[in-house]
Amino acid sequence: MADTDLHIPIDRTVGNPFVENPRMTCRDVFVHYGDTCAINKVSIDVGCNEVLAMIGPSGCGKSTFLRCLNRMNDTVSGCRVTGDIRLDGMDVYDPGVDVVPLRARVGMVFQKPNPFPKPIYDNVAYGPKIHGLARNKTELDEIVELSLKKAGLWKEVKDRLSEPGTGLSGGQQQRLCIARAIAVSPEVILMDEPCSALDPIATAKVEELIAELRTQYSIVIVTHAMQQASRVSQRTAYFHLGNLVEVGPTELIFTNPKHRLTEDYITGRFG
Ligand SMILES: Nc1ncnc2c1ncn2[C@@H]1O[C@H](COP(=O)(O)OP(=O)(O)OP(=O)(O)O)[C@@H](O)[C@H]1O
Repeated sequence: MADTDLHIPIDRTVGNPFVENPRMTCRDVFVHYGDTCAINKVSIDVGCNEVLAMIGPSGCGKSTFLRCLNRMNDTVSGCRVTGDIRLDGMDVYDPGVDVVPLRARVGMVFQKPNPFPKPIYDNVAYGPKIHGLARNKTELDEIVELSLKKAGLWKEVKDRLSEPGTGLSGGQQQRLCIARAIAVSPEVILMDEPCSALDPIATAKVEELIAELRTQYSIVIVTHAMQQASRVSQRTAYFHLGNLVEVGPTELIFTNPKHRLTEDYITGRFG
């Protein structure tokens, strides 16, 4: 870490935050809660078929930034987002954009598994139904089966599809939530600490799943577990006090960070 620079300002991103052929582009994004600035002029791309990990100390703005990507912050009172965020070139914040299909294209998996208190089948079928993705019951059945297969859950639940999703184990519930996100054919899946409520075995399964899902989707994952970031992601972005301090290939961020703040965080000096 000899070339770590102590003098780089915190609000200038170290590393190249942009990629060729991005799925999403974010430019000069600010987020305020009332008068408080939670995200300070962040620019970054989300590539196709990549897992982008967002790390940083508690309160640095990771979740806030993640929620900008599918306008989940719209529902937070006092939250104001400015800047330019695009999905395949479409301005996500254009007043003409309907957030319901947007949130299907940019799906979200939360920290705590949150299946609907309904049968496993209905949990997965609900989205395709409301988005009109199946013309009949056979097509709906196919989507449900395929989504559960992609989420690595089919074998465990195929004989109990009519049982409540809430009756599954925590890890199974999280994979059910991933199946629910997949069922509406997303392009991007946002994951906000998806394993923090899971035991190590369930965590390993979800991490394996993330690696498989990358072949078809772009994934942005917020995690406090740095080993998880290094296991699952190709690029890592380090946030500090609302600033995107450093971004780069995951291996480099963890072995040769350029910014002192990144180095302090990954070596456990704070955070
Ligand atoms: N609904 C809200 N109203 C006001 N301030 C908020 C709200 N949500 C977040 N904040 C503030 O915005 C800043 C960023 O919070 P955020 O939850 O995005 O950080 P984080 O990096 O995801 O934290 P953690 O790792 O603890 O989840 C913090 O100062 C937080 O207090």
